Amino acid sequence: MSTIAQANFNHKKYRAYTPIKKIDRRWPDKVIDKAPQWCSVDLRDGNQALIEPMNPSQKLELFKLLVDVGFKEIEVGFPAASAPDFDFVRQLIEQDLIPDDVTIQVLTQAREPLIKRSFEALKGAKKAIVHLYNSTSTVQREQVFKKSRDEIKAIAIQGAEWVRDFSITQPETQWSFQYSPESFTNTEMDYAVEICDAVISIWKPTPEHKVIINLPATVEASTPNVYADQIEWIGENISHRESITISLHTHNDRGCGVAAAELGVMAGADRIEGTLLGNGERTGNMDIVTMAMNIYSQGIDPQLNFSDMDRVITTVERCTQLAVHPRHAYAGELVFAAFSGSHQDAINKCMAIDENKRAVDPEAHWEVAYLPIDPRDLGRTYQQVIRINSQSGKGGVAYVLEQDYGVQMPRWMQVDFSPYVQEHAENYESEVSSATINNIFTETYLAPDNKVTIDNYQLDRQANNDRLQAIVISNNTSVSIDGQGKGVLDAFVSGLSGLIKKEITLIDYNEHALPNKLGAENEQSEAIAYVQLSIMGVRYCAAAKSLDIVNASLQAVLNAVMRSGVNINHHSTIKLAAV
Ligand SMILES: CC(=O)SCCNC(=O)CCNC(=O)[C@H](O)C(C)(C)COP(=O)(O)OP(=O)(O)OC[C@H]1O[C@@H](n2cnc3c(N)ncnc32)[C@H](O)[C@@H]1OP(=O)(O)O
Ligand SMILES: CC(C)C(=O)C(=O)O
Repeated sequence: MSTIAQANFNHKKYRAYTPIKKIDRRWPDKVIDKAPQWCSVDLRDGNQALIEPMNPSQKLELFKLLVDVGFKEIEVGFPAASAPDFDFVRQLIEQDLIPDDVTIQVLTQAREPLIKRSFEALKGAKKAIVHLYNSTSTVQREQVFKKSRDEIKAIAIQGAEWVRDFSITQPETQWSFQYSPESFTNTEMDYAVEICDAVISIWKPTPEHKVIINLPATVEASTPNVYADQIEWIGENISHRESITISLHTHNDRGCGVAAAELGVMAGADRIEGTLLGNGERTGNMDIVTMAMNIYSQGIDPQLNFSDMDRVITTVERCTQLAVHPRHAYAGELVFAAFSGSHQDAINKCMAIDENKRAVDPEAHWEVAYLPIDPRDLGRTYQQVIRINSQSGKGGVAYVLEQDYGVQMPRWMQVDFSPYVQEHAENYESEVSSATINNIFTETYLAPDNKVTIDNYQLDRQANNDRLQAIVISNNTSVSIDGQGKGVLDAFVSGLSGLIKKEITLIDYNEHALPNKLGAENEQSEAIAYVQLSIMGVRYCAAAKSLDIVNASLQAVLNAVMRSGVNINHHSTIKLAAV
């Protein structure tokens, strides 16, 4: 039993939505195999939900974005409602800002002065969709309009007649008509069909010149499967289906606006209305970015191009003054970021395979764990994918160092290094930037305390036995090291071992060239060497960089010895002159 007071939180106030009884549903077996006809309602439904509706320059900026991403139908406003909306439609037409393949749409109530004003706004448009609506739900009929079913139907019929009649007076425009039984999902289905049929009988569509019947989930009231049943049922029962474009307009009150639209398309809808990133009344309209990208991720052309997602985000944010959530599907700053170690590890491994596959076949199928699509498709970089905090593991840390600094730590060193980054993340309770990771790497392996440096060395190569004589500088003192072994490192390790009188074994060794610094293509590149030594049974890793690979290797060995805490001067048998 909850200890929170129950005063207003009482579910008994609500009743369950009654689904339609449909036992012959076919939509669950369908898949979406092509993009629907898209219509953006950002400039109308999105705009009418803003604290501060868009000003003309914001509307124009958003209109241009909508055109650029590929919308062919754009609801540009409710011109009879306000001067800014009216003026914006006029501006688009008078300044010839509407591309020939784009049709603008305006919304109007079924009231003669508003319809008249809407046609005035559209004067001179090459083509336009006039979108007529009236509310049809029981609540609206009974409580808002206080009218019977027949009286509400009469409003729609009258509205349709006015739209038809005004259109005849402006024959220079190629007209299309759209009707929405607003609050459709709270309307009895037989009545929704009855009222749509009445409007259709006035507009007399043909297969060549269709009418759009838009079926809004004005307020989302049920699970998406129920909406899909309703759409399939309407498709089966509406008159002149072949002359009708069935359009959906879902909202997100239950958080399923996209899902409802998707199932609705499976149920036979042809067209989708929505907004970029889901702005709109209350919890918003369905998000066209998400639905289009869902389609894209199935290998289907969504007919909208979101490759410059950052432009979409910044434009929408600027125009709506609403921030995009960092976890917004496909668009948010964090949606391709992986902080957790096992995710990073899997992404790293899959991306390496993907890179090889793609070198052979640029259209190879994307199969990367945790990344439903390639972030680069939306203009995101791999750097934004792997981010480090206390949840991260060795793979992620290694990935960041490699991407940003060209450091390709061998696996044994990744294992050794990861706890240092982890400790930092835990101490600072924050994300660790790649610069900080590089600093930790440098301090830990490249520049240990009491740094001892190679001054010079001389190598005498014999068949199976090298002799190495090196001078190292420690605490301003030169120390001589002399050793023999199979190869340079073996000889150096044996010399050092003799000097400090401790058993040293070389466990692991790796080296590679580092990439040149940006803009320094002609310079000789540095090498980096990584070593793991066992000193009296305890393992120490270290690394070193140098233009000379032998120097880098010897220095890496010295750094590892220094990390063990040995003071080389104390063991020096031959102290040369102080330098
Ligand atoms: C779900 C949706 O998003 S629908 C679109 C909603 N968008 C908007 O409303 C934004 C723009 N609207 C407006 O600015 C205003 O509503 C205007 C300018 C269009 C009209 O304003 P007003 O005339 O002052 O009245 P208001 O909006 O309050 O209208 C309500 C009246 O219109 C009637 N009405 C409402 N919708 C419709 C409709 N679709 N068709 C016919 N009559 C309607 C109501 O019954 C009410 O009538 P009453 O005055 O006799 O009671
Ligand atoms: C006018 C209609 C389509 C609408 O905006 C809604 O029902 O949400």
